[in-house]
Amino acid sequence: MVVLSNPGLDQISLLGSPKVIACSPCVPVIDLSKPDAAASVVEACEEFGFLKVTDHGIPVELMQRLEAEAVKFFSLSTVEKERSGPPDPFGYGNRKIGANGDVGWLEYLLFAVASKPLSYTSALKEYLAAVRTLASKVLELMAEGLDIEPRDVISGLVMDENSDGIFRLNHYPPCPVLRGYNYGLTGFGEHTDPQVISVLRSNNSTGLQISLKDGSWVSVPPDEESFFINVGDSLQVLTNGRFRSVKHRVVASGWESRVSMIYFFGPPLAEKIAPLSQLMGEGEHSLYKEFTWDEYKKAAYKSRLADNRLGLFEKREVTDDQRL
Ligand SMILES: C=C1C[C@]23C[C@@]1(O)CC[C@H]2[C@@]12CC[C@H](O)[C@@](C)(C(=O)O1)[C@H]2[C@@H]3C(=O)O
Ligand SMILES: O=C(O)CCC(=O)C(=O)O
Ligand SMILES: [Fe+2]
Repeated sequence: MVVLSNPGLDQISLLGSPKVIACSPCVPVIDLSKPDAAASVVEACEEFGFLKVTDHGIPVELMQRLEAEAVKFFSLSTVEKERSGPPDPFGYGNRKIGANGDVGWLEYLLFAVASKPLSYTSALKEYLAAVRTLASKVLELMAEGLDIEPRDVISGLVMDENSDGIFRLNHYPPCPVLRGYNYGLTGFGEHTDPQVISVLRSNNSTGLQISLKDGSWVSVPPDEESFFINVGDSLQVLTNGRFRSVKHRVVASGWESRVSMIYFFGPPLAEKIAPLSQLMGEGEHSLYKEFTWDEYKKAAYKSRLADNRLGLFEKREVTDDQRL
């Protein structure tokens, strides 16, 4: 078993579990082979900012091969894992998330997806390529469901060779001290993802929770054969607030070892993030100030995990008394 270098739980918040609803029909499930998939994807992005996709065509054996490599990596000694370098911003990290004081009950490996992945294992190369194809398909379904052309208007932003993709392997170890208590330990604190979309796959352990529009938290039942898609802050802006960047977190139960792998799809650094003109109604104004992905990313990396990062870029409504 992996022992985290500083196993003290003092700084990691414990969460009482009773308020969380296990609500599997709450999470929209979209079968990508169904003719109504485009409309269902849009509905899910508007209501939840989150969806599970099935019938995606990626073999479960590929996911399991990569998962086995992740498990092998995380079972190395701390000294060996630390050879992958500290996560500033890419490398191996343990308990500390980001550079601004956030902590969680996890260890992880984070890296920028290289356009020429020379040192990747075959499982990693195949997995990243397969998930890119899946993301492209989901983003094109969004455009179809929104009835906008060209169909690659969103996918094109993140499939460019200069796009800013990040891949992350997370391991939430069991926590024996917690067993028998009705508490969950914060694995990854609540946050939204800054990118366009994130494509997540985990082993069959619980822990992921999403926040609904009314502020309540629901547990997402694990499914190792499916993928989960998060709408990120950038997609909320591209749709001028029509899609919802989903607030999510991971609460570790203490019993299971959770392994997740997430591909975050960001645009090229110089790309302007602004509502798509095809989506703007007559007289409709952007809810956000103009910014590039580079500007947003820099601001995001200065923020704490739970901060409302998009708030900094929202246009403040000018009331009548404030007008000159
Ligand atoms: C606390 C932080 C960790 C994070 C950078 C940040 O300052 C705020 C956003 C965080 C997040 C969430 C989604 C991804 O896991 C991530 C890699 C990203 O792009 O933004 C993480 C950042 C991180 O862990 O470094
Ligand atoms: O590990 C998970 O299941 C989710 C982690 C997450 O939200 C993230 O890395 O941004
Ligand atoms: Fe996330």
